[in-house]
Amino acid sequence: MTPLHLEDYRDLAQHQLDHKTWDFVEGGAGAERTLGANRRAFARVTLRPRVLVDVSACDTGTELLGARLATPVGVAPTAYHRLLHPDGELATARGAGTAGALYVVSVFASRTLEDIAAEAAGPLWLQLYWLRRREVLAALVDRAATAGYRAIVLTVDAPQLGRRHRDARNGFAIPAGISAVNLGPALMASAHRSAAGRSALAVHTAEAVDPSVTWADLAWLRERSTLPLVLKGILTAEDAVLAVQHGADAIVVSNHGGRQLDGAAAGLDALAEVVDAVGAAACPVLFDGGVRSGTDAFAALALGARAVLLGRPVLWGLAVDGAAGVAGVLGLATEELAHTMALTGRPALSAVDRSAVTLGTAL
Ligand SMILES: Cc1cc2nc3c(=O)[nH]c(=O)nc-3n(C[C@H](O)[C@H](O)[C@H](O)COP(=O)(O)O)c2cc1C
Ligand SMILES: O=C(O)C(=O)c1ccccc1
Repeated sequence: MTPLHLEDYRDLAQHQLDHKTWDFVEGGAGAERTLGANRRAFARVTLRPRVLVDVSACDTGTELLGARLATPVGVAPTAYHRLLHPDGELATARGAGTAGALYVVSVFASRTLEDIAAEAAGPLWLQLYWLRRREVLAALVDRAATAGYRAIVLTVDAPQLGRRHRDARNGFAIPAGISAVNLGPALMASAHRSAAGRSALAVHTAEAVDPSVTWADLAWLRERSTLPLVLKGILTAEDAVLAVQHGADAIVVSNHGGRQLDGAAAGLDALAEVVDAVGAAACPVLFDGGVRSGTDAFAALALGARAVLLGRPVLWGLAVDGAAGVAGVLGLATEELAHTMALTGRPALSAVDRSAVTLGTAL
């Protein structure tokens, strides 16, 4: 089957993966209300097409923190890509490069930062959780700069891991032979320890991540590195303002794919509030959560996002066909975006503004 839309990759991926890995990828926190809300929010967007505009060339190109991108659709940070494909993050980097897309590498990557950078043709950013062991955190920041990563993305919505019932029921743990190689083996033992009724990742995160971090600590990170600092997991105007005051160079509006606080707003519903609070020109706002088509990407861009990131769809592509699958997912979403730009009469991303959408009742 040739995938015609991203959900085709989902169906193909499900057949490739064992049910525990599938549940880990697909699942959300709690009753998965927020997970569902992320998708439902997109169903409430209707498009306002303009006609008789020259759309013979629709340009999806953009610039973000000084890097040129062929597409505003990028790769969200997700952990342990070797769960999906033996090449893991090396394949993801190749696929993102083919698409000309941004790739945000997770600190829980299962390949080294340096090996991933060696495969990358496009810009890489490194996502970090604030680790209890500051010397490990500091070393990661230094390694990222040396390896050519262009920004640090600090994920701020996970002082504890969300309560993921599927993983707890499955006693989910990371298989021996796959590990977060950038952290060092000492930090991995608990992630491999399967136990009935609980997620090894929840235990591992509690051990590894410092939940006491506050806005005041960001100064330390800023001093450690000259790389731009991006905060991922902001959902309110209040925190968006604090992010800018504390020197964030960009923000990712995200509820972590519904995997953290169940009951949090759909990302799309928080987007306009955050964009209005920061003034998008001064601080670019990225978006993730529930983007499953180029039309969804268009909606988020119209509401003020400068780029959108795909989490699960990239993992589906990776499971289905490695680098080619990742390139396929990003390419398909970008083609759909260009098509939506053509049929709405907006041939450049600068013309994709709030006049292009209405947020109303579900179609
Ligand atoms: C399997 C999986 C692992 C993830 N790992 C991380 C991670 O290591 N760091 C992080 O900041 N976000 C992580 N996320 C969240 C994503 O970056 C992103 O916010 C979310 O997946 C976007 O929603 P979507 O999957 O609906 O596109 C993960 C998500 C999934 C599905
Ligand atoms: O961030 C996540 O959503 C996630 O699934 C994860 C995976 C490994 C370690 C920490 C979090």
